[in-house]
Amino acid sequence: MAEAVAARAPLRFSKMHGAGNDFVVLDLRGGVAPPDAELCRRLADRHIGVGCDQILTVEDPLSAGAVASYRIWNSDGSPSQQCGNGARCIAAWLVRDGAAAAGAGFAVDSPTGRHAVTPLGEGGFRIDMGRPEFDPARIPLRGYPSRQDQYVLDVHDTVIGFGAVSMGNPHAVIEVDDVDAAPVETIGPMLQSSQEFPESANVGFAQVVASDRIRLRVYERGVGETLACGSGACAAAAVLMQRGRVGREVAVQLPGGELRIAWPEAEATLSMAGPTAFVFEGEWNR
Ligand SMILES: N[C@@H](CCC[C@H](N)C(=O)O)C(=O)O
Repeated sequence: MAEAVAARAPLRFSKMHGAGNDFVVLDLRGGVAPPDAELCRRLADRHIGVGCDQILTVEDPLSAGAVASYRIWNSDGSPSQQCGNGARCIAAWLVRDGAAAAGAGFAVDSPTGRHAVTPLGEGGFRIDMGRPEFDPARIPLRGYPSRQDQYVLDVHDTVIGFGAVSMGNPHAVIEVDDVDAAPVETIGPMLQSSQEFPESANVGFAQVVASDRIRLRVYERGVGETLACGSGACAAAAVLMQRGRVGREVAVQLPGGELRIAWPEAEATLSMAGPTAFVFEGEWNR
């Protein structure tokens, strides 16, 4: 009986967004069990739940000196290893909570590793997103023994050219002339379901506007098109920087806002800076 009552206790959450990519944030520090896939789907449902692209869980640190760790679940209940906009929102949540100081740098752990965080003021944060991984086996992308700037796949008689990189999670990046006219809703799911991406992929459509500016739309794994994808912005910038199509610092304009990506050189780590916002606090009657 006590268990049934506890199972129905309202779930407290913070609703946040980063450049329009929206999140339900749950505090699971102290060893609280994470939501299962079904609970994630119900929470993320925009009609009968709270509504979000991803559920983020704040958990105890995984490495010495980190303030906390976080995990990520997509709205379809699948787990991910990275979320750039989510990392900034977790940082903002930890500062508001008092676990991290607003005026100093700190570190958080993700499933991918440890990330240095720099508060920028007014809700902005810079996150060290690590080194982009281009080795196909580690993306993972099947059928290619070595890395290429451009891969070409024939998926159901549609020929698709794309770059590929892991930011902890898998990304394909397709360069387009006009991002507004990009076939996001057709090519996105097509590439995601191709057997070459055994863990699926986030599919970005990137338009180079200038050597320091990209426009980007992303069809995310486990969600569909979102207003912004932070790791997708990092992936697009990394692929286009590697090709020499843009310089080493770029603004990435997404439908929901702008992120700034810097990757000084191939051996360095890549950083992403952008906004965060608290939307509301709630209790969900599950
Ligand atoms: N929106 C995120 C990425 C979330 C995870 C992604 N859908 C995946 O499955 O890898 C971001 O800001 O990076």
